[in-house]
Amino acid sequence: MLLDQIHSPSDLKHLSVEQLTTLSEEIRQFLIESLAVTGGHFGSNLGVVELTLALHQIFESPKDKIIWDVGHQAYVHKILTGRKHLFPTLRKYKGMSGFPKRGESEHDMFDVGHASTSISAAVGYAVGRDMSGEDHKVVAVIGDGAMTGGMAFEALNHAGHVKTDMVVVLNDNEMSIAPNVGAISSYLTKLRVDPHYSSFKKEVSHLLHKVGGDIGDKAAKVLERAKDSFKYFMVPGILFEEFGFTYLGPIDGHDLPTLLKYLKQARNTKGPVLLHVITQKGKGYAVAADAPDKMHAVNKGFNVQPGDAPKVVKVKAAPPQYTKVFGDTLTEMAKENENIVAITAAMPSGTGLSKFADAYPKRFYDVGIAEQHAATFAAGLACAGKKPVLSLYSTFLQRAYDQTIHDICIQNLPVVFAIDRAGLVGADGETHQGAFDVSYLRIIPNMAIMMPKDENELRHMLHTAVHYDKGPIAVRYPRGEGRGVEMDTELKRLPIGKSETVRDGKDLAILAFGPIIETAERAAELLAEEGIEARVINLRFVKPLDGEMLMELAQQNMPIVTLEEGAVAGGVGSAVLEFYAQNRVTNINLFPLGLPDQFIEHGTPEELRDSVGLNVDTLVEYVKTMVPLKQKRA
Ligand SMILES: Cc1ncc(C[n+]2csc(CCOP(=O)(O)OP(=O)(O)O)c2C)c(N)n1
Ligand SMILES: CC(=O)[C@@H](O)[C@H](O)COP(=O)(O)O
Ligand SMILES: [Mg+2]
Repeated sequence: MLLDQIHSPSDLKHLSVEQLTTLSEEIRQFLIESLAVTGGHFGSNLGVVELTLALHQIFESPKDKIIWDVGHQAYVHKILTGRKHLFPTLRKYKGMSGFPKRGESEHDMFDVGHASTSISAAVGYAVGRDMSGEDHKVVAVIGDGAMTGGMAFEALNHAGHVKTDMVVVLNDNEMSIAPNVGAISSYLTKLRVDPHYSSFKKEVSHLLHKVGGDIGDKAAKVLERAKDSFKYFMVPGILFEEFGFTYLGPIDGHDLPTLLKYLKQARNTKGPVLLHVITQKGKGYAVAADAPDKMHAVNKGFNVQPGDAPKVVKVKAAPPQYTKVFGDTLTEMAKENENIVAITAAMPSGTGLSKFADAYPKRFYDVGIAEQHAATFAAGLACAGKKPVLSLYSTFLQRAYDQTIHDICIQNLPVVFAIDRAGLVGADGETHQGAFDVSYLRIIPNMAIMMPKDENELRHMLHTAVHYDKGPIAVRYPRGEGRGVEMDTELKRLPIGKSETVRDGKDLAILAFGPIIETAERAAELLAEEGIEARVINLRFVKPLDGEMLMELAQQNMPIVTLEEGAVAGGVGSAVLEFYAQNRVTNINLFPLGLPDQFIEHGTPEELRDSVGLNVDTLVEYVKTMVPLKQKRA
């Protein structure tokens, strides 16, 4: 296999187009077979095989800097840069990351995971190069979905201003995770289907060269003006050219000779260049090509032949995913409440809103990868008397922090934040853990924040949130399955700021926030065997806190452990400590258990919880240091 001879990009330099073609077929087969075992991002990687081969033949990584946007499509890049042997460890604890990581390879130029950062990073690399008088190329590879992120246009604007030499490769497969949305997407479609403008440019320059001489010069000026005015009427490339970029394309992103030719041209063109490349997400694997949204990422465990539908291994009926419970409940509530408007930032299926979108297409908005706009769009809807439900992953809500403060909380607008993937998400690692939302939201005045102990309570919390009219309110819930509890049909409103005692005890109190209460309940069982009676409290709200309950614990001199799957810093533990301090309660024996002050890598959520001591054993050990062991009851 040719692929076995590739250990670094330099091994590509001497290969012919035929050999590269053979290599692309071997890489596709490798990806399909490897991801069938490990799972991971699928469609996007199948779509960039030829593009990545051509990039690494034309550019000299790591001297030349290739920066991937989002980075979920960098598996081929990892194969070509000496990491093929690591694929069995893809996204596994202490294994290879699913995204480029500077610490993982000299060929990974920028840590990514959140969309739309690559052009900014590339401008930084290019300007830094220019300031140091160095001489290498800088390339950003960005998808059409990531191109809907505002930050990408901030970077285009700046690149056109500084006019630094850099290349942006726009990988346009018409897909975000779902079909791409927005005016940018339809503009790119026009570019794809209306390429005659680029042929016009070729004819004009050919004509100018043919005429030559001073007549030629005069004619050249006239034709140049004609071309400029013509381009205002023609769509292709004008948007990028007005940003100061030379627009090349659109070209077939699976045609190696064309890719090599245009990447060489882009490399040798002065100033900022944008090469528009058309690819097919999922290329080479029929099911992924036909349903690229469904196979944006795949779970492990299907034995697959290329093109076959994966034989999904039947599992016993698992508890419903929190995400599905959210989507179903919101759809149920929308029937009675026509003010509900659901908003996603390019994650309709990931947030469970596809069902809502099908049922209420006029009350569903996918704004593209544009969380900042999504938040202020929700604020505008609230001002217009609607009940916006802004559904974002915890990690992606970080993108809309100023909008949350400035546009929603200061105006105290009744926006519902449905925060999915709150807590450890696992395989996506540092860039995706939902570790910080309690800390970054709790400090904002007017914000209320709750987390259900299980999927049934999520329904009641959503109902409570939608009927809450005192301002913004957030309900956060984790990635993955619920706890398999009985589901109420009747939705009820929970009293704001009130907790619930789920187990009595007089020796200490464990205040649990969210489904991690299961850890508290299991620890309480073990402690009871040692004569320690732990009270387990389902906190429900971190803002406002249940002050009455907290004061009661203080009056009983009860040692307290707070338990959260979020950063301890600024989280639930901090909130309770602040409460006691503000109420002049000084004799508190409190241990906050949560995520430590570090970024949490990839692995399974359970492995990660164990790695930071967020588990039953650690909880039991801490409690024993806080509560003197009683004589074991006979
Ligand atoms: C800020 C942010 N929001 C949402 C996501 C989730 N996400 C990951 S990949 C993706 C779609 C990217 O589409 P595109 O850039 O076109 O890449 P493709 O998968 O088509 O190759 C989205 C929305 C993200 N990574 N970052
Ligand atoms: C790369 C990216 O940001 C998304 O594809 C993300 O990995 C989806 O996460 P979930 O698998 O939790 O929906
Ligand atoms: Mg795309």
